[in-house]
Formats: sequence, structure tokens, C-alpha cells
Amino acid sequence: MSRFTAVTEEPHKRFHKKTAVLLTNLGSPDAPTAKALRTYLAEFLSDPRIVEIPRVLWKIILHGIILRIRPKRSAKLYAGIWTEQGSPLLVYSKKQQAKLASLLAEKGLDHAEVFLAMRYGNPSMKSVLEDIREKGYQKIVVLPLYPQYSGSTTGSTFDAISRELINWRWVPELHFINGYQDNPHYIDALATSIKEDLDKHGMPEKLVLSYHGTPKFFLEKGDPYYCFCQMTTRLVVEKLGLNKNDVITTFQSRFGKAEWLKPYTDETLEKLAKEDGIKNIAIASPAFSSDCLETLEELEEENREVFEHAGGEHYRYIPALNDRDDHIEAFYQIIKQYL
Ligand SMILES: C=CC1=C(C)c2cc3[nH]c(cc4nc(cc5[nH]c(cc1n2)c(C)c5CCC(=O)O)C(CCC(=O)O)=C4C)c(C)c3C=C
Ligand SMILES: [Fe+2]
Ligand SMILES: [Fe+2]
Repeated sequence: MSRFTAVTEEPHKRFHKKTAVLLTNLGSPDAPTAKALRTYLAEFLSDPRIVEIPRVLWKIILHGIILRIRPKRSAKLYAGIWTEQGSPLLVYSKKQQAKLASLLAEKGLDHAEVFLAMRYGNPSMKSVLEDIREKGYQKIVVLPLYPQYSGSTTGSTFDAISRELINWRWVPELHFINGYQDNPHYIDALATSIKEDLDKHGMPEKLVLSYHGTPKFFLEKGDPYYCFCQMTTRLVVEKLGLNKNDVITTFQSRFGKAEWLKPYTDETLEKLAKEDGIKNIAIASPAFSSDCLETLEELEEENREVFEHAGGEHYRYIPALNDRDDHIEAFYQIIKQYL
């Protein structure tokens, strides 16, 4: 049997110039249960872009230790943020998909259909790309919703898409957007969301911009993520006209024992409150295009506790850009040249 896909129904009549816009994000487990987490984490943590330990050794550690402990712990954390509609990351991603579709229709771009796929879990890359292929789209514009490129996120998304496309008999025209850390529309949306908070509650003593971390050696081996995070911070600070000493860039969500990008968010918050006597901070998370476990649990809850426990008094979390109109407009501005 041939590896390459077959189209059985009138293959050439199905050809049309329509464009598939594919939004992707990381993905969540199907449910906040240990069983669903085991499936999700097994897929996630088996990705060599995420964990770069030699495969055989990592398989033993992953299946022998981590997948026996972590699913139960993570399920509890997910249960605390789960909504009636499901995981916040998936709920916001679906809203982004629907709102981008409406915006494209409003702009008269009704030859474009917006799809949503997740790198891990569901809706899976495989099923969504299959849908795109079956519908006969000959052009795909992929927008991974990671503003700052990292091999572990955007690079891994590219792997997953390529893995499917190598089986297509008729490979589509493909535009893969690999980041938008300095896109003026993204920076505008980010700055506006922060400004709305500052206008409402006043300037805190420190504004913390907390990005998801990666192991430090990714940076040493050439991953640009760290530099792109610094770039986003610099542009937001400039846009807001803030003093750069009032803003701190930090990294959160460590995993494992190795050194990750520093300064760590939790340690910074503790030091600010304990050593510098800072009482009042606001914190935003520019690397997350949707609120998710890492913001709603780690930033809203865990790190608030760290700060308050160390003597801090006022801690405000500024939500991710989610389905804000200016965020969706930024998506449109980023993809429009390919439509
Ligand atoms: C193990 C190494 C990890 C690397 C490297 C990593 C990079 C990375 N991740 C995001 C965005 C998200 N990560 C999320 C959850 C999450 N991340 C890791 C591990 C690594 N991430 C794990 C194990 C988990 C699962 C939760 C847990 O068990 O702790 C999420 C949230 C998903 C959700 O469902 O809400 C996002 C989003 C970025 C941007 C990044 C590198 C730049
Ligand atoms: Fe992560
Ligand atoms: Fe976390």
C-alpha cells in the first residue's frame, strides 16, 4: 500500500483556491483526571523538542517515575481551573478561532476558513490536517499562538505539521509563521491591556512580565526565545513610556532539576517583597496568548501566595490577551499578507 494519501471522489474537481488558516496552541488534557493527564503528559513529555535526554534513558525515567507521580498532581491543579466548557486554554482558543473567522468575513475574506489544532491532545494536528485535506484546501497559513519562537513550542509545531504533510500526495502551499515577538499590533494589544490595568488601579511599584521558561541550555545552543522575550518587554516598556527600572522580566513554570532561564518568577517575587520592601505589584504574561494552567494556577494563585507570604500586599494579575478584539486584529494583521 502506498504511504501517500488518496483522494477518491473526483479529485481534480475538488480543487479550489480557498485558504485554510490554522491556529495552533499547546493543548490540554481532555479532562482534569489522572488518567487523562497520563495520556497528555506521555505525549507531551515524549517530544524530543521538550526533553532532550537520550531517548532510552528518558523513556525509563518518564514511564518509571514521572508518569507515576505527576499525572495525579497535575490533575489536581487542572481541576482547580477547569470550567464547564473545558480547559481554559481550549475554551479561549475556540473563541479566538470564532472571532478571527468573523473578522475575516467582515473584511470580505470569505475564501478563508479558520481551523484550530493543538500540538498535544485534542483537537489533534492529525485530525485537523486530515479535515483540511479532505476539504480540498490547497493553501495553509499556520499561526502558532506563541509570540516568541522557541524550538520547544513553535519548532515542535512545525515537526508535527511536517510529519502529517509528508504523507500528502498533493503537498499544499504552506506559510508557517514562526513568531511575532515584535509585531506592532501584538505589542499594541499587550501595551493596551496593561495600560487599562494601570489606568484603573494605578502604577504599581513594579510591573513584572513573567514568561514561560525553558532550560538554560536551549539559549546556550542558539534558541532565540530568551532574546525575543527581552525584545517584547523592551517594546512594551517603550510603548507605555515606562521607566525600564520599574519593569522586570522573569521566567516561570520550571520543570525538573536543571537550571532554567532566570530570574525565576517565584524567587523574584519573594525577593521583591522580602528584601526590597515592595508591597504592590502587577504581573502580566506576554508569552501566553490564552490564559491556561500556567497563568490561572501558577500566576494567579501560587505566585500570589509567594508574594503575600513574603510580605507583599497588593498583587494584580493582568489576564492574557485571550479573545480581546485588539488581539484578534493582531492575528489578522500578522496573517493578512498570506491570505
Ligand atoms: C518539560 C519541559 C517544558 C518546556 C521546555 C516547556 C516550554 C514551554 N511551554 C509553553 C507553554 C505552556 N506550557 C504549559 C504547560 C506545561 N509545560 C510543561 C513543560 C514544559 N514546557 C508541562 C509539563 C506542562 C503541563 C502542566 C504540568 O503538568 O505542569 C501550558 C499550559 C497548558 C494548559 O493546558 O493550560 C502552556 C500554554 C511555552 C510557551 C514554552 C516555551 C517557550
Ligand atoms: Fe510548558
Ligand atoms: Fe506550572
